[in-house]
Amino acid sequence: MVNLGRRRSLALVSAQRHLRAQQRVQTLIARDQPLSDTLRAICRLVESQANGAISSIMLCDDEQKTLDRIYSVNLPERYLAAVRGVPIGPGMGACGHAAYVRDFAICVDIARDPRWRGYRDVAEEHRLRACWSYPVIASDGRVLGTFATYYRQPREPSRSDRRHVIEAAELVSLAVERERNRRALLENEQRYRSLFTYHPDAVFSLDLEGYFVTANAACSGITGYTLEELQGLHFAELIEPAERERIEALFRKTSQGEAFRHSLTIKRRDGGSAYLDLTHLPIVINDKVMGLYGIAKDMTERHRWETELRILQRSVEASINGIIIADAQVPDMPIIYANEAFERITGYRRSEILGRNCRVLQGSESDPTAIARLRQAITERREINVTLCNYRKDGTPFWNNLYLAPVRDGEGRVTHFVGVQHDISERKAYEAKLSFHASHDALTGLANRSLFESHLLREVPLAQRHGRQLAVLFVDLDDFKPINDSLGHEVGDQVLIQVSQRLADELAPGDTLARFGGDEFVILLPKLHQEEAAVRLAERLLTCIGRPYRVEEHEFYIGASVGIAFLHDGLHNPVELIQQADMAMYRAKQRGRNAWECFTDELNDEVSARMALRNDLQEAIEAGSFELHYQPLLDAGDESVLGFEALVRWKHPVRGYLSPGTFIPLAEDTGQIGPISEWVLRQACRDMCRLSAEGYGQFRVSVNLSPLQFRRANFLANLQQVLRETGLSPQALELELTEGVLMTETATAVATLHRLREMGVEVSIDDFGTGFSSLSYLKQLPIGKIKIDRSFIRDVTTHRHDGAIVQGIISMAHHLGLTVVAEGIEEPQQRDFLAAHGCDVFQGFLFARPMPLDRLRRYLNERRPRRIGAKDPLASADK
Ligand SMILES: Nc1nc2c(ncn2[C@@H]2O[C@@H]3COP(=O)(O)O[C@H]4[C@@H](O)[C@H](n5cnc6c(=O)[nH]c(N)nc65)O[C@@H]4COP(=O)(O)O[C@H]3[C@H]2O)c(=O)[nH]1
Repeated sequence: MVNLGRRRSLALVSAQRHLRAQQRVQTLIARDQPLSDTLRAICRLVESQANGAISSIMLCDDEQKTLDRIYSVNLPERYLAAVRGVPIGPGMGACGHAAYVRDFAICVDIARDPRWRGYRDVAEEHRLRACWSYPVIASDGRVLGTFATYYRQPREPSRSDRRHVIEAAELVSLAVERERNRRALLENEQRYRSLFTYHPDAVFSLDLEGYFVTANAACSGITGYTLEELQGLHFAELIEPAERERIEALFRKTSQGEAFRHSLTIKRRDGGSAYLDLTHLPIVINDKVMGLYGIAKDMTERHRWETELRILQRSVEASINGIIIADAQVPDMPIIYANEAFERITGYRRSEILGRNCRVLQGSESDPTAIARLRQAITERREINVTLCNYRKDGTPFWNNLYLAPVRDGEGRVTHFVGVQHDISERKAYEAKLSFHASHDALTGLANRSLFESHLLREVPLAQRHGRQLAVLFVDLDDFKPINDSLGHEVGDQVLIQVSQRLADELAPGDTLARFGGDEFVILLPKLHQEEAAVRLAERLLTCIGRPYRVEEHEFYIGASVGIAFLHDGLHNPVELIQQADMAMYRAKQRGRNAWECFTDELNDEVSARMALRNDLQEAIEAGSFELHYQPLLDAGDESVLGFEALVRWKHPVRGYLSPGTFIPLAEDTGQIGPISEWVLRQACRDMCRLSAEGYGQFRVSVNLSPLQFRRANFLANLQQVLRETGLSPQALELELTEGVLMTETATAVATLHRLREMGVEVSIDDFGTGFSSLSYLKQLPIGKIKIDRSFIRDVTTHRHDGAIVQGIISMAHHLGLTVVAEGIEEPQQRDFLAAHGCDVFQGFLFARPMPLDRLRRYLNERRPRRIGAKDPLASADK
């Protein structure tokens, strides 16, 4: 009884110890203590249950091939080292076998058990005689390892022994699985943390109210807030006010379990902004949204780049220049892009041009040099600016100022070429127009002087080389100016156009017709067989110009003078031919107009002399080396002095005194008459004032007026100024005009005559009788006096006709109330005849020759001068 009671109390103690050991093991497992401690505690637990038991736990490698770890409290280290790594397989000791068969392997006597064949010695060495091993199976059925109990004597397990081993194996399974789960959890967390930490994008979480809970370093980089500052910050504080409402709505939706992806702009801590691509996703735990995850990609750069790209793309699209992009990496460089302007300029639709080479725009007129330059630049992969004639789809050409530039990739390889086309057709047309205007006459469209000269410079050497004849014809219209002045410039222009057409009709292809301005036309005949052909042409030209002209309601006739110059030896410069033709034309004009004349050496000499005289005259004008002589005009009744005619004299430094007949016509041709006339007028007025001041009395002075001077716009103003300056009374001035001036004069001229009359200035007609004016015509003009030309007076007594003419003129003039002056009276008979027929005023060598002022003073002193206001036939004859 006592033994039984003792045994029972011993059993109770053992059970309590076992229970404590079991609790200790469970505590170790629950508290996630190191696995090795837990496994050793299990070994101890089993060893405490059976006397003499030595426990060990082996665990499989990851591939479940071996049992590569072993834990034990009481097995010697050397034994553990010997069996560590035992393969899982049949006959691999108790543990290798049990793990293999997934069942108890009970080796009652190791010495005799065939499964221990490979390990028997080591077992014997450590006096291990029995071993019961049971596989440790995980909840998913995988073998995790084995639990084994050794004994130092051969021994068969009892049922409770078996249960203890199985229970221990289950505890091992629990501990290992728990350890594995813990490790897996830890690993998972690390994985997640890595994703979170190392994610280059901003990753963060918000609570359901919108406050930051976690944020990674990228978050800090993007927002500019430190991680500490982000913690507890409300997301709305980062959002631009304009975006806030939209983002809060999305936040609310995400809080309800939806995920979103969208773009937004946030405010950075430094005041800048960042453009983000943001993904919101709910944090769902146990089917409940606990917060939000956010992953934000900083797209600021990309957004800016995309914006820039979009603007660029739009600019390219909207450019008024055609823009094309060709792929440089594909043979034949096909076009891969063309903008709208390209379509507009070329007429090709994009679909028609894409995939084709730009060559399609070239055509027959495309300059091969420009194309070669273009190709060269493409081969050398460099930019180029070239102007080409390109062709539209419809075949019409256009001028393309093309700028082609290579596009390189990151490695510097040319991947594309960008071509910018500028349609400069309009500019080209304008340039062509400009160059046409630079070389053509705007009114008639004929060549101008510069083009004519360039043709001449080209043709003369050719003609010389081939021994061909060549001629230049200078055509000048006769009396074009009066038409222009009287009918207006528009009519004049029409006449010039008609003349140019008539001339052009007479010419052969290859001839050049030019207008040199005004009414001058010049013709180049570069391939002349005979000189006569040029002469015949000149005659034809005179005929065709002479045909009537009809402009608006006007109809009239014009003549022309033609000068011809032929290519000849000794020509220094081809342009001399123009001057020579001009000289010949001048000669034709002098010889009565509506005629042609050929240039000769004599003419050349004459012209040279004229040129020399002209130069001398210019020097005289500049030096003021003219003199004024005065020839008295006498009353036909008592031969008293009425006034003087002022006659200019020029003392040539070499040739001495020159007659005005020599230099006045030249001065009229060259325009030099202007300054001469002005000097004469001023000097005559001054001299008359001086004579008056000196007490000689007041005389009327007649001044010859050149047609050029009379036509000048400021003629009257000048005259008034001279009278004002010199103080001469207008009544003391008479202006002599030739008949011709009045015959061709216009309404303006008549108005000028009236103005002169109003001013009190007398006007007389010089050289009357040489022109074709009739007295009745002159009567309509405000003219008070006529001077019968010297040629009639000369023969008045010897030629019956002249006598009759003079008689008729005097009689008719008197009927019309005009005063008659006779000039050139050299003989008393002439004087008597004129006096007998009632001539009013005498002038001539018979009475006095023209004389300088000093001599005039002496002349007057010798006579009794007659004052104006006394008996004055000039005054009384005024109308
Ligand atoms: N044989 C001959 N001749 C006589 C006789 N009496 C006068 N003469 C000349 O006849 C010319 C008269 O002048 P004119 O018919 O107006 O013809 C003038 C006039 O048309 C022009 N002239 C002269 N001075 C001026 C001037 O200051 N201005 C302009 N525009 N023309 C002028 O030159 C022409 C010639 O002038 P001059 O040589 O001075 O010649 C003068 C005068 O010397 C005579 O009895 N016998």
